[in-house]
Amino acid sequence: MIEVKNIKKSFDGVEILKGISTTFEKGKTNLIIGQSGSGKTVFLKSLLGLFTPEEGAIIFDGRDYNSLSTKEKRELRTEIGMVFQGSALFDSMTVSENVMFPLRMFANQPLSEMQDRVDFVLKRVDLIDAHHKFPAETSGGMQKRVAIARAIVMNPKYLFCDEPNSGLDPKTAIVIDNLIQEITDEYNITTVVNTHDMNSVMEIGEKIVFLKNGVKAWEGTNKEIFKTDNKAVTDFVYSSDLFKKVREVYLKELEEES
Ligand SMILES: Nc1ncnc2c1ncn2[C@@H]1O[C@H](COP(=O)(O)OP(=O)(O)OP(=O)(O)O)[C@@H](O)[C@H]1O
Repeated sequence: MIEVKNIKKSFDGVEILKGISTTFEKGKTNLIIGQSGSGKTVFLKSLLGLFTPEEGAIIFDGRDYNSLSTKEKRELRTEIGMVFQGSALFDSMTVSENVMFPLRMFANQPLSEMQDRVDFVLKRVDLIDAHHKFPAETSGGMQKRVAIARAIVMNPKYLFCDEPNSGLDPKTAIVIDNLIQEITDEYNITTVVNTHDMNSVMEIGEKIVFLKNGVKAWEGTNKEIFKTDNKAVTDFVYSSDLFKKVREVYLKELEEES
């Protein structure tokens, strides 16, 4: 579980995160949504320790990040898997080598053990047959799966994904969403995903935090987001006619069930 308590972050005197508090539970897919510029990336980078908030606390299963020693912070970082926007694979390395990279950096294991672990995670994301390929020889969806395999190879407690669906067609986006949710559930990971994808919100949003102008404007589940009257949320999520329609159908079904 990650507890976020009143974090504030400014750049050049401009407050970007204006005191955000929330909780991300273990085994759940937590989504951060909000308009462009609302502070999602700054928030995710603050969770990752890439930005240092001026105020507030981020507590990883009882460990307050600010109170940790440098060694403890380093250890905590090895418990975090990250799927970067655009996958961020090393072009000169094969799929297998990309996935093994964190193990080589941090794991201190014999090569055979590392190779077994790489094969295990590549099988899990259904890419074992592509182990010898270079990123340029794979599709965008495969590259995301490699990035997910690399993010989980160290058996992380926490998984952060920045726009994992960007650049993917809708069908592949669903495959990636489902993979993230299955992995989160199977390995009991605390997962936080930054997304623009309303389909993800509705399909895998076990908890959704909606940011507006650096403030948490709403939080709830994907079921609750259909029912909320919060204007900031409805203006953002149901800005398209398609999603308005989806919402109407869902609410009608609920009414008929009750
Ligand atoms: N390193 C930085 N230095 C100064 N300002 C920054 C920095 N990073 C982000 N900002 C500012 O913080 C604000 C929020 O940016 P952020 O990237 O978090 O938005 P976002 O919600 O992730 O947007 P998008 O959906 O477009 O990625 C923006 O006004 C941005 O210019």
